[in-house]
Amino acid sequence: MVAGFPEVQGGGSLILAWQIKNKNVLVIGGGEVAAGRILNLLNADANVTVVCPKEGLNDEVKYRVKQGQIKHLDRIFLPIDLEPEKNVAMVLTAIDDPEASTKIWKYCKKMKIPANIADVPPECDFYFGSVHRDGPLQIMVSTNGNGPRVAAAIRRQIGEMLPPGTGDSIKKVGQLRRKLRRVAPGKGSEDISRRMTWMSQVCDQWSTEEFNAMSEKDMEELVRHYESGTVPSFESIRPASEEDDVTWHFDGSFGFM
Ligand SMILES: C[C@@]1(CC(=O)O)C2=NC(=C\c3[nH]c(c(CCC(=O)O)c3CC(=O)O)Cc3[nH]c(c(CC(=O)O)c3CCC(=O)O)/C=C3\N/C(=C\2)[C@@H](CCC(=O)O)[C@]3(C)CC(=O)O)/[C@H]1CCC(=O)O
Ligand SMILES: NC(=O)c1ccc[n+]([C@@H]2O[C@H](COP(=O)([O-])OP(=O)(O)OC[C@H]3O[C@@H](n4cnc5c(N)ncnc54)[C@H](O)[C@@H]3O)[C@@H](O)[C@H]2O)c1
Repeated sequence: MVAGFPEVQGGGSLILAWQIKNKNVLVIGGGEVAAGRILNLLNADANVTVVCPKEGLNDEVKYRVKQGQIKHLDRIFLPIDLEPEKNVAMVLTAIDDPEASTKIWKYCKKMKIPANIADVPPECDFYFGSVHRDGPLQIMVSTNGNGPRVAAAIRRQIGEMLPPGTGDSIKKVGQLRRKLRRVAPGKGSEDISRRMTWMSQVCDQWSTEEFNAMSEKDMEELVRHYESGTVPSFESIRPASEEDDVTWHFDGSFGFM
């Protein structure tokens, strides 16, 4: 810290979560690298078209074409693929032809389309990273071009450190936030600030395990405390939940007697 402010550390990338859902992405080449890119894109709900002669498609890409997960153009890349009416939001190339790669890159720049040219870092508007995925949680590791394989190893280490059920607990937090906005729908800056303060306290106080164990009823009970501005502990709202009612009154026998 200098003068109390964070120090600038240039030379990094701007890491964002790109909302590519329902947007058109052109993947050029259909080998192993393309297969990895395509999976990343499908995980983000993009509309994917792969352009590659069919004999160049690897088994995974062939499978995705057959399943209708992606469209396929059975030929090499042509400039018409990037005409404005195609509405291409992003281009990824993964081809074994450096000359063609550079031509494609130049064309993408002319058409102002962001592109990643596998193998050629200077011809990339963005790099891929190694991603840990658990439901709504995504953690991307980038070494900024220094060591992609090291990025993958670090991603695995991080994934192993996280408590089991982390992704599910985040889903619960999402549900809780939506419920809170239904109970307290105010759009004024004071409403927003109050909602954020309360939600931050809940996130700080409750553990992954507690969020995971939270039922629909528990959530309703929890948001009831919003008005008072207090954050109850998990134990204090649990007795009101349906699940506990069931366990308390269950005598261990099954049947209709
Ligand atoms: C993370 C990951 C994501 C993904 O691709 O989805 C990714 N590369 C992965 C694997 C990998 N790539 C390579 C190897 C062989 C071993 C090695 O060379 O290290 C392995 C390891 C393997 O295959 O096991 C070869 C390679 N990669 C690049 C070059 C060009 C160069 O460096 O000049 C060369 C050839 C160099 C040469 O000619 O020798 C360049 C890039 N690769 C990047 C990303 C970007 C920087 C990310 C970062 O720095 O963090 C960047 C800059 C651009 C980009 O591609 O976006 C994915 C792991 C995913 C996972 O498993 O989780
Ligand atoms: N993550 C990374 O950055 C990374 C990792 C490993 C390899 N690479 C590099 O990425 C490139 C692709 O690797 P791969 O293993 O998938 O190769 P690959 O040989 O399996 O696939 C290349 C594909 O490109 C197709 N192709 C060639 N020219 C084309 C054109 N003009 N239009 C459309 N399709 C065309 C071929 O038919 C083939 O399907 C290679 O240059 C490789 O060195 C990058």
